[in-house]
Amino acid sequence: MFAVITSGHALPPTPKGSMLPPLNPRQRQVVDLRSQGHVVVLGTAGTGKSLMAVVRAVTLSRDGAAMLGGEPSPVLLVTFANSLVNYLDHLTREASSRIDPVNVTTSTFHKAAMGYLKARGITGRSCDPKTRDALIAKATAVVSKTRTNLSDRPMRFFREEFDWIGGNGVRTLSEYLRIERTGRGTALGQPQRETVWAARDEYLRYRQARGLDLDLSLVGCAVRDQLPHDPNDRPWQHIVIDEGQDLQPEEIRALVNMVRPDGSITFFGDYAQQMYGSHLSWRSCGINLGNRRVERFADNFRNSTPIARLAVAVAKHPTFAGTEDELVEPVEPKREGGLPIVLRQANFDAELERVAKAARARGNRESVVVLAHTKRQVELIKESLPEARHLKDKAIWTHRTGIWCGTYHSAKGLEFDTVIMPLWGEGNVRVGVGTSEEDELTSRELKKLYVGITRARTRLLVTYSGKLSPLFPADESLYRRVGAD
Ligand SMILES: Nc1ncnc2c1ncn2[C@@H]1O[C@H](COP(=O)(O)OP(=O)(O)OP(=O)(O)O)[C@@H](O)[C@H]1O
Repeated sequence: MFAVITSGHALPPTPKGSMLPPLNPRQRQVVDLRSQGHVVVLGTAGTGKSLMAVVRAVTLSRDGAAMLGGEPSPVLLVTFANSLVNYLDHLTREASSRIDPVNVTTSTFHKAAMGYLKARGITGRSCDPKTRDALIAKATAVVSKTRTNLSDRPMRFFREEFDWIGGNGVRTLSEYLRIERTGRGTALGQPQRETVWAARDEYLRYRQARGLDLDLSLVGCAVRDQLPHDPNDRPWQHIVIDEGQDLQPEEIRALVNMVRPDGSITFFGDYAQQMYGSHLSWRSCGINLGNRRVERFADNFRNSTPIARLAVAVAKHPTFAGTEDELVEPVEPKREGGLPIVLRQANFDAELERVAKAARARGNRESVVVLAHTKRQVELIKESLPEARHLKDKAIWTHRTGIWCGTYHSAKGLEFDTVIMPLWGEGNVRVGVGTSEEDELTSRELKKLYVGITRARTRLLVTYSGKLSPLFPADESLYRRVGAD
């Protein structure tokens, strides 16, 4: 048995220009929790989860050196999106340059999992998203000829259902028929589930026929299926997960099984920001806390008071209520700042022109991001703002000023002085009320809105043409409206 070691010493004083402020005592306490046993940390936006994740990863690695005869422990710091990996990597380099050598790898789940599978000799080709959509469309068209109970559903419905099946590690039809399907208002009945399964079988056949062995939603399953046959030591002593709410349960289960028996998982998440597969909880992912409690953080260090207030109003929408058990009530920060501006423009082109002007006005003094709903919109924004860097660019965190653009998904976990959110007219935001699919859509758009708003430190500009999306809080004292509908 290893001795239990707590680190007890902080990083050296913060140098000028550092992106790693000193932790407060409560954050320090969590970072220094004993290295044995799992930890779950839930916190609202801007409460320092990424900061704690980085410091915990380097601390766990460094502490391992004391136990493993000078060798730092291998630690994986893992999250969902590439852009956040770049940011965490930057912070990790800074943190590790200030203390003894550490062995921390930052990665997306997908990359870490594919690396593991490759090391196990599984070198098959993955199916890219475009090919996957085409094969799913073909499979559903074929199945709908004989089974008509879901023939009115778009390809997207099947793709999401397949993702859910893979992401939850459902391996057989009988399991699928029995399982409670979270995240869907009305459960699918048995005949409909049988149709989904038939379409999935068809899709898997097409994929196999193309010589493609894996797709994104099945990587977690593939890793879990491999682990029992792997005679080698598990690759990681500890795994720290940031933005864990966006990993699928099967992916987290795979991570839980990838740490050594005397290692640990530390899970950081915020269910109000869950953009993929809503209503999934860490509780169903094999993270056993034993006697440990869930650590909760509510003090927001990022947003000014008016920005945080608007975000809190968005989070009051009933769509956030279903996961109450997992949500932390935010505490309003006391940080000055102007009211968010909501600006109406005549049309799409006028919006883009205004956005470019606003971004240029601030981009040479501070960090500015323009967020888009889709990749296509990112391209259009880049046309009117060619100097904007894409959030996926690797080197972005060496710059403190400048203009970035990307989708809401790629902005997750990041922060900027000014956030600009164009295209919030009702024509650009998909909302529906009534069917469970429509409710799910509304929920996703609201979470996007919440994530976008909470990326802003001091300034927020929202633009729209036509009518403002009804998802926007009705209380107009929360923002300054320029131009009426
Ligand atoms: N104790 C602290 N003192 C000063 N600043 C802090 C402290 N903790 C965090 N911060 C700063 O607050 C900001 C938000 O931190 P961080 O990105 O880690 O939050 P988060 O909880 O991961 O946010 P989100 O979930 O919204 O991405 C960062 O600029 C971070 O440096």
